[in-house]
Amino acid sequence: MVDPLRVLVTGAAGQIGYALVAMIARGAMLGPNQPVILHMLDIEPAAEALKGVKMELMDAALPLLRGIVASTDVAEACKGVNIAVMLGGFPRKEGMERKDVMSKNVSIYKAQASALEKHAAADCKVLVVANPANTNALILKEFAPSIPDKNITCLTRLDHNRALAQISERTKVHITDVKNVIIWGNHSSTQYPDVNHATVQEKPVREVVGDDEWLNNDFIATVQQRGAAIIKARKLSSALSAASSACDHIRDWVLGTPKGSWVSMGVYSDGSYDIQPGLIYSFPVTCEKGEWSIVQGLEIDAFSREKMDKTAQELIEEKELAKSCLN
Ligand SMILES: NC(=O)C1=CN([C@@H]2O[C@H](COP(=O)(O)OP(=O)(O)OC[C@H]3O[C@@H](n4cnc5c(N)ncnc54)[C@H](O)[C@@H]3O)[C@@H](O)[C@H]2O)C=CC1
Ligand SMILES: O=C([O-])CC(=O)C(=O)O
Repeated sequence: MVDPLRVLVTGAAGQIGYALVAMIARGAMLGPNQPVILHMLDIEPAAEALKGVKMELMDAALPLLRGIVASTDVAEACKGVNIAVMLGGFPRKEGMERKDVMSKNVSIYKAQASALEKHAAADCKVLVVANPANTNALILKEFAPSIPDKNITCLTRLDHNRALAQISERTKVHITDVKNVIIWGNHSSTQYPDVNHATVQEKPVREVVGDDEWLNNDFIATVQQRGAAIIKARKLSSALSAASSACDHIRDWVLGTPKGSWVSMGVYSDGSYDIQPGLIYSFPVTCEKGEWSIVQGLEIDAFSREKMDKTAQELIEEKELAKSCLN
């Protein structure tokens, strides 16, 4: 009999939360044999909605779901959690830049870091989804010093999956035939979706696509702007794709990446690829036994270098802005 894992979802009454909690409770995050206890946190104005989500989870009669903690108390919600998916925050609305929401999120992430530090399981793995995701994760890291750096990550898997989808559509192959795209940097419009090491049915993407002009321009812009395009279409930001990608992120982190392929994760930079140490930056990673490692030794051409540095620069500026919000 496998013991249940406790999975915290903050902002659980929001739109990603609504999609995500059911996915977790159906095994999409931790596999079909791993029972879970869902911890759902939201704020007081969303307490009724959170109660409604709990009622629906009960009504779904999910065999893997062994318990539900639905709370507006951050300490109660964080108690003993093994995995924490941080959706809670202030989302960007149409026409807003991520920087506009920085100061609200800095104070939220500072408080929640302290609660995780005090109440979560010692080996808790954290995924920050709420924007600005990389910098929220950095704040969380700063204020939860006892959680190992390697356990604090942010979501760029949605961008990674968007890049796979664009290549799959363009080359008319199944999504699983496209491998090893990379998202470098920030989960923002400066991110760099890189196909220089990616393959379609084992052949280099550049060879199969045969259109560098498209790959170097429209492809990159489409992936960078996909979040904004979804907002324009739905009048709401991505939710089901964000929830699905969050499951992919944790599943691969905990259960391992398939042999021969990597995924993109926002992780604490150790200086790999000359990216300033101490930023939460998206790198290509492989995962084994619950640990990620940055893929080393990839050749970086001048085109890529410039784009990788530009998105790093934005993260340095966000870090400064976040610091100024703390004062
Ligand atoms: N990294 C990524 O790939 C993506 C990130 N996002 C971001 O994810 C976040 C969540 O998005 P949605 O679910 O659409 O937003 P939403 O507004 O529907 O839900 C956010 C929830 O967080 C709650 N909340 C606010 N402050 C909180 C706090 N201090 N503690 C706990 N809960 C709190 C709100 O009451 C609300 O229920 C946003 O920041 C959004 O920008 C969205 C899509 C992709
Ligand atoms: O753009 C937004 O605010 C939502 C988001 O992060 C995305 O869809 O990538």
